[in-house]
Amino acid sequence: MPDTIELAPGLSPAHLDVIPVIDVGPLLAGDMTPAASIGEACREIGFFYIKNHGISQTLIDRVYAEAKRFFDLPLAEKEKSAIEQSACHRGWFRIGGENLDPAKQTQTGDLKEGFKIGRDLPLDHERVKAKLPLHGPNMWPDLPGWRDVMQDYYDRMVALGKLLLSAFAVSLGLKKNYFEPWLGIPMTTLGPLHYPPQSGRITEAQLGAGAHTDYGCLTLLHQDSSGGLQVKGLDQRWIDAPPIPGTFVVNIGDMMERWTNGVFRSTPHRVINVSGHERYSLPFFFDPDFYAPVECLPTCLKPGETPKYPPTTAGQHLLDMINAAFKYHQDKT
Ligand SMILES: O=C(O)CCC(=O)C(=O)O
Ligand SMILES: [Fe+2]
Repeated sequence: MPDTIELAPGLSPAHLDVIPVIDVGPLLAGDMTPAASIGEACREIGFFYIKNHGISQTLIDRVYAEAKRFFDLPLAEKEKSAIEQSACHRGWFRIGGENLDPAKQTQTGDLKEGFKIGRDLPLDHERVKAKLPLHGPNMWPDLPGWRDVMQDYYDRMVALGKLLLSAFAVSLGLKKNYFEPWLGIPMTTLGPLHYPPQSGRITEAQLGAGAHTDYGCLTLLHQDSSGGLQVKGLDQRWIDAPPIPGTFVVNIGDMMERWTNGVFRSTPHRVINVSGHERYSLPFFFDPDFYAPVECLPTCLKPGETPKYPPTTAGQHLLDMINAAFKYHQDKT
């Protein structure tokens, strides 16, 4: 029987001591100084906030408005963009469609719905013609202006993700552009989410987002003012990662933990929406090219040590992870 969630008690209020806010303004100007504090956060808690990131609040507000416009549509209208119809994991997934903690959430998936927007490749692109998994066109709902706003945000977030990856490289003692050869056609995904409010007795058998680690390299998350994101601290206690105006929450995913041989930490987190109202968030998942080899980086192996994980590729790693969380995808493959 899953434990009832302890909401406030047990949560450490001292989140800012462990989840730092890092000013990335210098990075945008080509100064890599913030790489040191970024690297430190990635090695310790695996989470940090970034400020002065260059993405305008006006654009972020528009993305929320468009996400809400979609989620507010009648079910029959949302079904037209259902993810089950996509050959490449794009479009709308209903409440329960993703299960980020199948071990605890045995009866139902996460209490959230979402929409996956990836790299929009035409049907005549060579990778799409070759039926490479996770490559293809987006599902765009029939809402005027929706696509333009989402695409604009998507493109800017790709650039910001690349910048953070260059800071990761520097902090790992690699050349600033080390990851660039593996960013040819990066598998980046914007996935707006909508969480209905949850009340009553809340257990780990269903949360807004069950406890999980992210699959990929790094996640850049914008959350609205509802709160509800929690991160597992080094002492195994859940701590709040509250929304801080003007920031994104950034975290390391499993692929980066694997690539760095465990030097960077992919940290468990979860979402419980007890705000009493709808919660919206905008995770942006940054993953490299499908063919990127994910094997211990040259600077992440101490003398005498052997790599902790066998080599894989970014594409294979993501497919394994998506299959674990999306039942429709398991049925398909
Ligand atoms: O909605 C959030 O705040 C976090 C979502 C999340 O962790 C995820 O989708 O991986
Ligand atoms: Fe996550």
